[in-house]
Amino acid sequence: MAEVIAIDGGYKLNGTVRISGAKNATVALIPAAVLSEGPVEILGVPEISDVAALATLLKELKCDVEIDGERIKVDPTHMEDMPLTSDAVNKLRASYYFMGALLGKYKRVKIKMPGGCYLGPRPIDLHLKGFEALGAKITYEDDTYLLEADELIGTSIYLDFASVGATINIMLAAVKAQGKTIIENAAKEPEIIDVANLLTKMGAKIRGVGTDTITIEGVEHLNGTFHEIIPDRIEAGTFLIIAAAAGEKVIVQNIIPQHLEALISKLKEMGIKMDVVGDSIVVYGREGDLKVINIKTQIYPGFATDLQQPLTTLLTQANGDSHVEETIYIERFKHCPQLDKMGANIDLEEAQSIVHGSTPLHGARVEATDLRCGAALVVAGLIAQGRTEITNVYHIDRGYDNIDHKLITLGAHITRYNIDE
Ligand SMILES: CC(=O)N[C@H]1[C@@H](OP(=O)(O)OP(=O)(O)OC[C@H]2O[C@@H](n3ccc(=O)[nH]c3=O)[C@H](O)[C@@H]2O)O[C@H](CO)[C@@H](O)[C@@H]1O
Ligand SMILES: C=C(OP(=O)(O)O)C(=O)O
Repeated sequence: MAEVIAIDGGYKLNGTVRISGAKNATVALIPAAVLSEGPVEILGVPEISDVAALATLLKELKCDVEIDGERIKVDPTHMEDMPLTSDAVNKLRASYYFMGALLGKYKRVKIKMPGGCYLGPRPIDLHLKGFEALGAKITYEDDTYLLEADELIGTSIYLDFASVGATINIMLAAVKAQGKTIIENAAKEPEIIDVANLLTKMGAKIRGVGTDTITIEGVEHLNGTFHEIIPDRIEAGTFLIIAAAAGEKVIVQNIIPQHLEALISKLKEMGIKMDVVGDSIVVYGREGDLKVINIKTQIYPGFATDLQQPLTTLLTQANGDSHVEETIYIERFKHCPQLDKMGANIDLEEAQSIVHGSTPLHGARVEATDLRCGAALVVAGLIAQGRTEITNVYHIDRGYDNIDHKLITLGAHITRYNIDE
């Protein structure tokens, strides 16, 4: 038996949807909390399975964890230096943030390889190089890393690529290192700033986040604090795309519009009408044909790779050939054959797709091969004729807080049930 999300397409969406806290910030904020010597309370936590997996890992570390709706309280006062080798590590990518956090706290960590979406190879060599530069010795055996240091000593670290994960992970270790660490060619994603803000409230000394040079002055003690997570720009972007594809008038609330400038420009270029009103964006349904656009994924503030897949579905409704180039994950195109099963016409080339539009879409049984492929298929199901059944929904549940409920509130026809595989 397997769970599916079933969508009966063709219903126009109207109303208001509220965006949850950012997954990619949350999954780093929770491991960051273990660096503290007192309780850390985080608000705006999305209800996603990545958070549940992190809570399991916190309990394995003997942290006290309370989750109450959108609030999590992590109390590491009585935590212990335990190995993280259970299956929960493989449930998400971000379990690797315990590497930096536990290395910072205990100067030692034993942890399995992380999981997360397969988007082609996802090495962690830059994280490891950073830890080594800080003084850690690393061994790898049976899918498990052991990182150990007598002391962490601040140093200069240049990242060959502005990796989100490596920037955060090195920051997590460096806040407890002796002396000054400088991360050059650091990533600038808003989630990194959010993590630095929490660490700063805990007593860390960090400067330059949001630029490509981050300077961290190590401290001995970090204290408990309180933090509210920024809104999820990828969930917000997904709902803007959904509204553009299937909406009449949809208001997407709790957005930081500056975080979405690249997507907003591209949607406007396609002919979608939108108004930014404070922290909300009102999207008006499409009238007539959508215009063809080209997109190229880039590090922030460029076009986000995580929105490439859902936007591809909208491109199937544009009149002509749209070119989509991936520069972050050159194999991130597994959604394309799934969309083809629904009537799309997409050609794949090295690191790019060419979407031949416009093509009407029809319901089919399709597979969410990864989280944002799942989002692309949800967009497709909402505009397809007939019923779309999406399998492997656990990928979608890793990163979208109550997506069915939010869409039903807007007027979508969605159910979940089990099917025989
Ligand atoms: C939990 C989380 O925040 N996930 C996000 C994070 O993933 P993640 O942190 O894994 O992404 P990175 O920014 O690290 O990866 C970007 C590129 O660098 C490469 N790389 C990365 C690290 C490394 O040590 N060596 C290396 O070669 C990766 O294979 C990839 O090609 O940023 C990605 C890029 O915005 C997003 O798609 C993910 O949603
Ligand atoms: C790739 C993603 O997540 P992760 O890095 O957690 O696998 C994503 O959020 O699109």
